Amino acid sequence: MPVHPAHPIDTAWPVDPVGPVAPARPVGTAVRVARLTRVYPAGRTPVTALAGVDVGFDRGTFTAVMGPSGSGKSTLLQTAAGLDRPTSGRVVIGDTDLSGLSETRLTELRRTRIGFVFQAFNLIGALTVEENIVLPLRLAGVRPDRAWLRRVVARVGLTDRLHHRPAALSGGQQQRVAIARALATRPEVIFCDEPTGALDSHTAAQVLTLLRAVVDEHGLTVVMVTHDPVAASYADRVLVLADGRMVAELPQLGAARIAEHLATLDGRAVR
Ligand SMILES: Nc1ncnc2c1ncn2[C@@H]1O[C@H](COP(=O)(O)OP(=O)(O)OP(=O)(O)O)[C@@H](O)[C@H]1O
Repeated sequence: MPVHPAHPIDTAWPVDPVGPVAPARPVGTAVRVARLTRVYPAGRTPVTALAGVDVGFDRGTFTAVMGPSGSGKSTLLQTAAGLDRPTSGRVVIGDTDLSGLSETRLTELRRTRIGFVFQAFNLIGALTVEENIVLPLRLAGVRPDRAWLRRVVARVGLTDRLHHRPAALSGGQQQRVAIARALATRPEVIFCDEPTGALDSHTAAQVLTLLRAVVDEHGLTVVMVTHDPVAASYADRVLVLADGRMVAELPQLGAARIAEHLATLDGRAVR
């Protein structure tokens, strides 16, 4: 592994302007899944969590994935992100078909081309904020792009917190560290599983505004699983799953309209 400087996010250097760098939406598809099926062999009755999902996520877009509890949202995210292998069907990230990859190549791809943000932040308590942010780069043995990292840290508002440990930060700040970590490699797509599930509504709004800005200003692609219609209203479109199938695709709507649509879903309660 190459030797990296001790402080790849050298804030003694002038911070680059944080303004838009990708004003035009990038073209192409960041992720495509085709006939995606995942069956869990649970005892005598296998559970079909995904039953042939076809969907694409264009570059520079923000998609929310919603649906009743148990409808397959997390399974879709896990398989699309290469954390879990589908039973059948394909996942293509950029132009890489994941089904042909060995476990080692898949791990490499996850570290360099995919960002993850989870409800529980998943930061490493023994590492500083800066060390957490650059961890994916270190694991992948990739040289940090200092200018990009400085911009990311400034964008998430953590420049003066780099040497703190996560325990010294608020929940919202910890989630912003997780977002910075997800952005560190300039991934092709950022998958978020309930990123605001552990936050109060004010802090959640800040995190969602940040995710929106990541898409609008940097042309990145975000796919977010959420139960919250308010969170989903920050997205460009809302995909709705039920029983492992895609049952609706809604354009950008206000939270109330999203909640109305979900309530009409076969009378199912959406948690
Ligand atoms: N490891 C597993 N083994 C067996 N069944 C599983 C496993 N993981 C998920 N399932 C089942 O697959 C189905 C889809 O689960 P999944 O977690 O994807 O749903 P979800 O929409 O994310 O649910 P929630 O909103 O409650 O988080 C559910 O019936 C669930 O019980």
